[in-house]
Amino acid sequence: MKNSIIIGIAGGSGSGKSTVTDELKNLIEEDKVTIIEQDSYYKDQSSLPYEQRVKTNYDHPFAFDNELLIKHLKMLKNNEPIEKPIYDFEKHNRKEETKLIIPKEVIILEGILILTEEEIRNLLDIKVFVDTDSDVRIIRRILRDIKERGRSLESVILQYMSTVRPAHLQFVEPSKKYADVIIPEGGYNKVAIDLINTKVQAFLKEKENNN
Ligand SMILES: Nc1ncnc2c1ncn2[C@@H]1O[C@H](COP(=O)(O)OP(=O)(O)O)[C@@H](O)[C@H]1O
Ligand SMILES: O=c1ccn([C@@H]2O[C@H](COP(=O)(O)O)[C@@H](O)[C@H]2O)c(=O)[nH]1
Repeated sequence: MKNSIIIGIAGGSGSGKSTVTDELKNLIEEDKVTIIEQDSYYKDQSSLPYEQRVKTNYDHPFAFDNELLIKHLKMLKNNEPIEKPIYDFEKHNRKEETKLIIPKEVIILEGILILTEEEIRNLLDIKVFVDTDSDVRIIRRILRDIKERGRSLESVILQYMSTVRPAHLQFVEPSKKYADVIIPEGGYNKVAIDLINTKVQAFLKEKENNN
């Protein structure tokens, strides 16, 4: 029997991925669940000045160090701890320090582009897509990025029009076809979150019975 299961939660920026992840995490025993954000695996850009880093297209698959993400997921599956990178959205760069992540039975991987890459998809036991209309997503993003990510209204809108929206249409939206479960409006869809949790609890029970 597997050491762990990995649940992938994809969806556009502002769709409610982190909210779904937190709601699901709260239903699982604390010592059995860990969260990996694809955002933590944005490429290290220390060699570039801030003025260049601001211009990076953070919504294109090239922006992510998926090689490291895949390596870490495989290590966690193998019961090995990892040093997860920490990302600083205000500085647009990886921090120097990392966070020790101990392998747990349930791993929730969340991120905009986790379903676009076949190698990541193949590591996922449950694939979820949080499906929220673009007008709702941009409003949520404006509020969040100004409050939590040190942005101005103008910068959020410019970034949305130049890179976020085109990459969403090109990469994120088409990846929905790979999902096992599509959650409309994300966030607080209790029925959908309970359904996923039922599958998680069945795995944990089976694992306990096998020990
Ligand atoms: N169903 C919802 N109703 C209202 N606000 C929500 C809902 N889901 C998420 N939000 C808010 O929208 C913002 C973006 O949600 P978040 O879960 O961080 O999205 P994502 O991780 O997909 O970017 C957050 O401030 C969050 O509190
Ligand atoms: O330096 C950065 C890195 C990423 N972004 C934006 O973040 C979102 C992904 O995060 P969500 O929590 O899913 O919204 C992505 O759309 C990038 O545009 C950034 O602005 N700066």
